[in-house]
Amino acid sequence: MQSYTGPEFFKGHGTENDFVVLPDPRGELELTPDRVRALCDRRRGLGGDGVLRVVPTALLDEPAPGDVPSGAWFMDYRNADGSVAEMCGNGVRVFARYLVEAGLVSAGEFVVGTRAGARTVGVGPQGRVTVDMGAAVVRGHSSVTVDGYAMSALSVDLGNPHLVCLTGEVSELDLSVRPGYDPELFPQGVNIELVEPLDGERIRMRVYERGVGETRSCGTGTVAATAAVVRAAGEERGSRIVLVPGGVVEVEVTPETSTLTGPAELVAHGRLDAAWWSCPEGTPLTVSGVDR
Ligand SMILES: N[C@@H](CCC[C@H](N)C(=O)O)C(=O)O
Repeated sequence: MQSYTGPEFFKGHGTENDFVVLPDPRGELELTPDRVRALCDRRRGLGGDGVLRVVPTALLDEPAPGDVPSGAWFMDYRNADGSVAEMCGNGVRVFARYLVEAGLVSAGEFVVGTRAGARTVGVGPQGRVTVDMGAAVVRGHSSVTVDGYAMSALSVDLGNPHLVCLTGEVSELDLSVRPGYDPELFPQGVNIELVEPLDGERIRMRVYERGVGETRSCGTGTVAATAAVVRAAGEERGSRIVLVPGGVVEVEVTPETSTLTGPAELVAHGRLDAAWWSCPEGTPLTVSGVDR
């Protein structure tokens, strides 16, 4: 008989960028790449674009950035392929929603720790969450190859790396294969956004995420895309509504910082099979207790 007494999990998404949330209040979960891949596997696991481990900064097993208060909750983010990333804009909104729903913080404004530094989040009514994402730093120009087409791209840093291509109709391009990019400039990989300006207020975006593949949304990507579009318009500040396959978010950029606002949903809660969690890699993941 299996015992579903392993780690607790939640499942959530922000504009269909979906995550497994693993509460780890005592800092004792060993999140190996194999476990991350199994959790994110859409057939043998729970399925997700990434994992969000919820751990007190004081119990983190790596040095936290200097601006993260030791009393803050830290978002230990992993991509679906098991790799570690610095920041996740949709993930941090889901993370914040979890903290409020679990009663770990009060709704309103609070700080979350990430590998990109401290991020102030505001959880409002109906699950809308705003995050101060910090400055979108433009690093220069590069190029990518998407679906056989060479395109110029703007390198934008949101704590994690992005290459933004301003282009025409984005829906026709094939993103099932990783776009080509300069590996010398991005030895750790890069997230690639295809962006179609629709009018002065709205842009459409698709994304190929480092460590995942094409996803339905990418919060840091929407900020990078807005920064690129605002810059292309010859402005240094501006806001855009960003249409992604999984929904809509709002972004504002200034020279000093940027904000991302959008939905964050929690859809399930349960416990992993304890035997799976402690057993050798390769054993199929089983779950139970999905109650919502
Ligand atoms: N989906 C995220 C970005 C997640 C990390 C990214 N794949 C990377 O490796 O940098 C977002 O919403 O920002």
